[in-house]
Amino acid sequence: MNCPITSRLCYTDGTIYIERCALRMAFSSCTSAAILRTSLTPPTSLRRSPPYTPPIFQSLVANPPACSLRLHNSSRIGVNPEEFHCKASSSMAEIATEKAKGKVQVFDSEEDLAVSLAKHTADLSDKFAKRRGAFTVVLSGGSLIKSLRKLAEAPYIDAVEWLKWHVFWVDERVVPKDHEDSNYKLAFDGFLSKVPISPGNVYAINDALSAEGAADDYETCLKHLVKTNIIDVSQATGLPKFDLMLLGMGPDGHVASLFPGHPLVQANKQWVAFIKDSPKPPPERITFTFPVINSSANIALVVAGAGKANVVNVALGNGQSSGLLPVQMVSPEGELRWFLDNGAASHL
Ligand SMILES: O=C(O)[C@H](O)[C@@H](O)[C@H](O)[C@H](O)COP(=O)(O)O
Repeated sequence: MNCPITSRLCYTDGTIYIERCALRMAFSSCTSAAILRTSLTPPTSLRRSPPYTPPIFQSLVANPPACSLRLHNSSRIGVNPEEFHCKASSSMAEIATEKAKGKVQVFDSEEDLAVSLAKHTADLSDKFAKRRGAFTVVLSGGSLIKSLRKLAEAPYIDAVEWLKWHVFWVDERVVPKDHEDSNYKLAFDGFLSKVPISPGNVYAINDALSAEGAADDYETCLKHLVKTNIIDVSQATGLPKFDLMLLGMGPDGHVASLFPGHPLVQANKQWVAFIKDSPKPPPERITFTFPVINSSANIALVVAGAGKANVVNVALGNGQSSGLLPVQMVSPEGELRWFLDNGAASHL
């Protein structure tokens, strides 16, 4: 029996049901298919985990800036005629760093950051949709989703080939999809519901499974999509090579659900791992491991707010920490680009 990984949608009374084949089974058979029901109508009583207060990195040392700042108007970026044209009204500073640290852009405000992030994402969507007929995008949770809001506005809402998009999560909390802590729900409410992406191309975790089961299931899903050429594969590592991975960063330097000092940071056997003791609530999550993250064609690290300035200075400036932070391990096969606002860059 043919068992496509893409979901089937049924619209009934304003509720969308997503039916997805259970991904742990062999793809040649659908007999044990589990039906996941995703109600897009939030329930009346929603639970939320207590806010996350990361450990303060007292060992972070603030040093004077080591980087040279070059100010120019952001409308100069993207001179490739194939790229979307979007005028940004304010200035943006580009920081020169070692090549391995990536391209660093600092914006006057989070608003300007969001404008530039939309343009960058739309440019890559255009490039990969033309080149591969698909654009694979990986989302994080947190404030990143809000920073994607400009994609749901003109010109991108009409210009982007949304039907080519395939959306994944670099990490997800193991909670029902309609739970306030769900990264799926966050992305759906704040972004995915506002753009015409095919719901069948949105790869949420199976929230009926345990953390271990959900990680295993998600990895099986990725393997199938690599096999069917939806997800590209890295020639260097043989691992999935996502077209764009959009990462946020916590104030302790974590990315995805890879936390400082946690053994999962070193995980290299599995593509998708589970964690049951996440220091940031909720404790149970699944996460891509670094080998997969770093096989990406493009990574955008999106960081806003002065609360993250110390860690940004560790990653990009002269700040120091007692150990290597997860954010310092982000090193994609392709391009790494930082999107910072003034607050996040204030110690550089
Ligand atoms: O599910 C999660 O918790 C996230 O994926 C996590 O890695 C997030 O991206 C960072 O904690 C940054 O979050 P903020 O931007 O909200 O600080």
